[in-house]
Amino acid sequence: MRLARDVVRVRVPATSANLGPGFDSLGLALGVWDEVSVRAVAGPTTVRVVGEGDGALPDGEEHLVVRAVRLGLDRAGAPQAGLELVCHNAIPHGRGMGSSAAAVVAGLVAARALLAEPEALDDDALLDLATQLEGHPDNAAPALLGGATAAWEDGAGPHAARIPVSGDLRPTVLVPQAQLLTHTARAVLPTQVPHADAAFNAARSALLVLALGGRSDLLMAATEDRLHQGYRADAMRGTAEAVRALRQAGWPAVVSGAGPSVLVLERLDDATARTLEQHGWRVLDPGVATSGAHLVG
Ligand SMILES: Nc1ncnc2c1ncn2[C@@H]1O[C@H](COP(=O)(O)OP(=O)(O)OP(=O)(O)O)[C@@H](O)[C@H]1O
Ligand SMILES: N[C@@H](CCO)C(=O)O
Repeated sequence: MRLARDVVRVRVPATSANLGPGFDSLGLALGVWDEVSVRAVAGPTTVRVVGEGDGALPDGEEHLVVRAVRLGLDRAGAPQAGLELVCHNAIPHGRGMGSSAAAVVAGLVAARALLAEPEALDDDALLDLATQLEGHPDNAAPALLGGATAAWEDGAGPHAARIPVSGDLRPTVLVPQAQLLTHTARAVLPTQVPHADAAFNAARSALLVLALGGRSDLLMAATEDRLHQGYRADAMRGTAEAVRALRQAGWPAVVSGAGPSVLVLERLDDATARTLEQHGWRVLDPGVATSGAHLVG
């Protein structure tokens, strides 16, 4: 396998995982985009970051996008090269908006586009490699496919399917100042949960598929969760309190991914949004990204 192109440019969307009950399975692509250009060069690897992560990320082989490109090239049996990366990042890091999955998926899609035979890395292979780096497929699936997705794993690896989403769905994301890394938020989860709680979430996940497709009357019931949010509340007190207050006021609010952002599966009214901004939240109205990662230029 040889490289056929010197330079490729990829756009990849933010994602919100779990959506309440669908822990490690459900995800939604959001209209906030990172853009990464990758050039194969003879010299050493360099990385320039503009926007989120500027000055805080590795600038060489340890950078997550570089690691993902290398994983993709290795899987395809292609030669490695020096890489010159320019990353224009808009997705906030460590906030539950899928920044790490976006970096991984951008690198894998770039690797595929560099290949003389891109079919060597189909979407299943990309999801498999992304899940190796991420540990779970629920952000990578919507970052790759766009829209809402259900992801699951079996002996053959991870899989994902699109969930139909009503054109009326207008998510709001509330982003706090503080970061919380996913591995910290996963460390507080129990290894076992009560059977009744698993049954509770199974019913809500099924309802959520209906609600996303247009049954907005089901959104409140469909976004209840007993598998992760309660266990994580002490690690993100402000988030837990915002979710509680919004739900009490009738908004279908959940923790976005591993937090600490809040996802509301409706557009907040201006007065509520202003109040939240006064309390330090950045209020985003990103829309649903109906397409996933793609090449530009
Ligand atoms: N665009 C990027 N380029 C390089 N590294 C990144 C990028 N985005 C995220 N990372 C790495 O991933 C870390 C954040 O990943 P983490 O999984 O903790 O949060 P998240 O992906 O933003 O949230 P979540 O998985 O809950 O949606 C950053 O601290 C950084 O090390
Ligand atoms: N399902 C994951 C999403 C964050 O990457 C979690 O909640 O830990």
